[in-house]
Amino acid sequence: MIKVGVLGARGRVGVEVCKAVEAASDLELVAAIDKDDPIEGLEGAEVVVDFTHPDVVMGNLEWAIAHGIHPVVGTTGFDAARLDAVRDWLASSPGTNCLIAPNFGIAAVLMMHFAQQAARHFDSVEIIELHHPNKADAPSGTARRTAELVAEARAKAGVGPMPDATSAELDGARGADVDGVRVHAVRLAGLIAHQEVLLGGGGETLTIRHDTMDRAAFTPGVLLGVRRVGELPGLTVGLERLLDL
Ligand SMILES: NC(=O)C1=CN([C@@H]2O[C@H](COP(=O)(O)OP(=O)(O)OC[C@H]3O[C@@H](n4cnc5c(N)ncnc54)[C@H](OP(=O)(O)O)[C@@H]3O)[C@@H](O)[C@H]2O)C=CC1
Ligand SMILES: O=C(O)C1=N[C@H](C(=O)O)C[C@H](O)C1
Repeated sequence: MIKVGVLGARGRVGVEVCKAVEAASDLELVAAIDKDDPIEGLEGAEVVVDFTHPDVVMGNLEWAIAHGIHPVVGTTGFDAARLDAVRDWLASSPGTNCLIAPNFGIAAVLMMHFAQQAARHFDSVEIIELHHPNKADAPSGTARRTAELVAEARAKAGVGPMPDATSAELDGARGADVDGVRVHAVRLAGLIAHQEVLLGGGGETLTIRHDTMDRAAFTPGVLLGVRRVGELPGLTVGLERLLDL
């Protein structure tokens, strides 16, 4: 049995994670912690799952890693500086590992992977992410990561900059620039989490679309991370490593 703690246990995703852990015969839910509960309640956990908020996740990770608990992190808002800080904490706590994935949905990970594969074959790539209006960060962690993977694939293949003649622009009209890839964020009541990667060139376009219909979709990926994080040395970013992609 792996002893699991959940941070953000009463949140939209945390509730689903707690249910999934309780239903798994090889996992034991030893702590379900939310805002204002003492983090010390995690003592005794081997793995902690974090679905909280970009403003608090770094404090949670510093505490968990210092206490030798492997974090599996869904909370978004990670940039290179934050990842470096996590690497430093892990270096001071040998034997403790951490998995951070911007999206634990298997179909979402495949969407990112397909976008990365397709990116070098087209002149242009843009990303539109669409989420519920309670989301704190924009663009989404998934969109940022997709843009990074697309940019990396194009740079590796020696593909030049994308065509764009825009010379007069209302602020924000062309979206955010993530490593040269334009990312547009929509916040709309009624949505959960959705993304389109638009690729175009040579008289044709390809659209890769992913839709999350239910937050339970994140739990198989989270449980996979919980079961495997102990054997992944140091920091792992993205679930793709665990899916043999
Ligand atoms: N990687 C992935 O696959 C996915 C990632 N996410 C990300 O996960 C995060 C959470 O999303 P979501 O569940 O929708 O958000 P919610 O706001 O529904 O849930 C977050 C929960 O964490 C609580 N919380 C706040 N601070 C702390 C703290 N210090 N310790 C413990 N709990 C705390 C919140 O309490 P309160 O409401 O009182 O502040 C809330 O109950 C976001 O960053 C989101 O982008 C979401 C879906 C999938
Ligand atoms: O906040 C959300 O809801 C989600 N956040 C993650 C992100 O920022 O990519 C994953 C998914 O899109 C849902």
